Amino acid sequence: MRPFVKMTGCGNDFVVLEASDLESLETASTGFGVTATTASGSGQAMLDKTDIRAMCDRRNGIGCDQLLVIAAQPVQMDARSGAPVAAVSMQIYNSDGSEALACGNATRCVAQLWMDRELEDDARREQVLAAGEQVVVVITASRTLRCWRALDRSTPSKTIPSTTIAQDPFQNVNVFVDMGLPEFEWTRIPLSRDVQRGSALDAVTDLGLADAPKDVASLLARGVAVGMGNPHLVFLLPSEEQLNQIDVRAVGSKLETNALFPQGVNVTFAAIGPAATTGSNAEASRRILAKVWERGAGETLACGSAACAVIAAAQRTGVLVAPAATAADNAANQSVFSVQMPGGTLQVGISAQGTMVLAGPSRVVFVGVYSPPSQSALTAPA
Ligand SMILES: N[C@@H](CCC[C@H](N)C(=O)O)C(=O)O
Repeated sequence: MRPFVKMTGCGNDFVVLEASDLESLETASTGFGVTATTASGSGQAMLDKTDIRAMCDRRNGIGCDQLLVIAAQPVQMDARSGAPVAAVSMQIYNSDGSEALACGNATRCVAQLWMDRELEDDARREQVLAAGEQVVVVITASRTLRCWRALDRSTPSKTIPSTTIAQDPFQNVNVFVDMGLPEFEWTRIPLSRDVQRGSALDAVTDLGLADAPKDVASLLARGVAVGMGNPHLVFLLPSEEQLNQIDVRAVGSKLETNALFPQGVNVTFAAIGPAATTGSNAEASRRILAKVWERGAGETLACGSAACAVIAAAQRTGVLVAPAATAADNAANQSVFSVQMPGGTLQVGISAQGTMVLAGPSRVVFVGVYSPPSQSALTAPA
């Protein structure tokens, strides 16, 4: 039997498991009264693909786009404030059982879970409230991500009985995640060859889209490959009408395994409307809509790393001109864009260092205990 927390970030949904519930692990004190799991013992060997798929299954399992295995890690020094902050590792598995190296919405959800849990400790809670900001580091296989939220004594709090796994005293308080720099260098995305010499790649020659129906091929003539810790391919379209002409499943599933992407790719179609003609924030007022076909999970209601990839691609190709941030990495002072996805709106800012900062709603949906099917049920024909 496995305890789990079900979370959602704009309809991109996750099952969160604790590594410590999956096996007995080598442990150490983190310094905040919680137990840390060594990086090598963070859940990887404990779940196989069949097991992951079964839990992610929406009919016979719990159902989710990604399954996450988290483990407390030793306290880190915050690069910005120099203060000690809690750290948690997160392994990400797509619903098809494949491992992913990054997930923006999962990072937001896990950071929120960890922050809420940290506040259960009265002494720590006092420290956080005095600082006015709560910081947690989420360590994924590809990047170490700083996550933060503003909290003070006036923040509305909610009391949930402490017997539940997930206390959620500050539900709906946005967590910001610094997702890091977007990568355009072909070996780092990665691509199988160097085709993106300018800012974009040619879909017909580089992706073999020549066979696609003419109207689709002309809409998808140029794509932008972006690494956000995971690989993304973004198509920027001028209008919502054109976005609606795209069969996300048909095109996305075809491109997901395109040979140009040796590790597969997440495919996003985004419509960026015209800028307002007046106002100091004309660029940020542009309506940005996006639909995503996720590698290993299919069409999802939202994808955080894809939202970052859209803004990075639009900036790279000159479609969006983001004004420089006015203060180093302060969320309130960044150029912030709203990316509307079918499940909700994500905010993407560009920090003074050029990193992508992601924010948006996230919440615990329920907590539960999963009972795995017997071996024979797992192998029985459908
Ligand atoms: N939903 C995620 C991305 C999940 C991983 C992706 N499917 C991959 O395989 O890279 C997000 O919010 O970023």
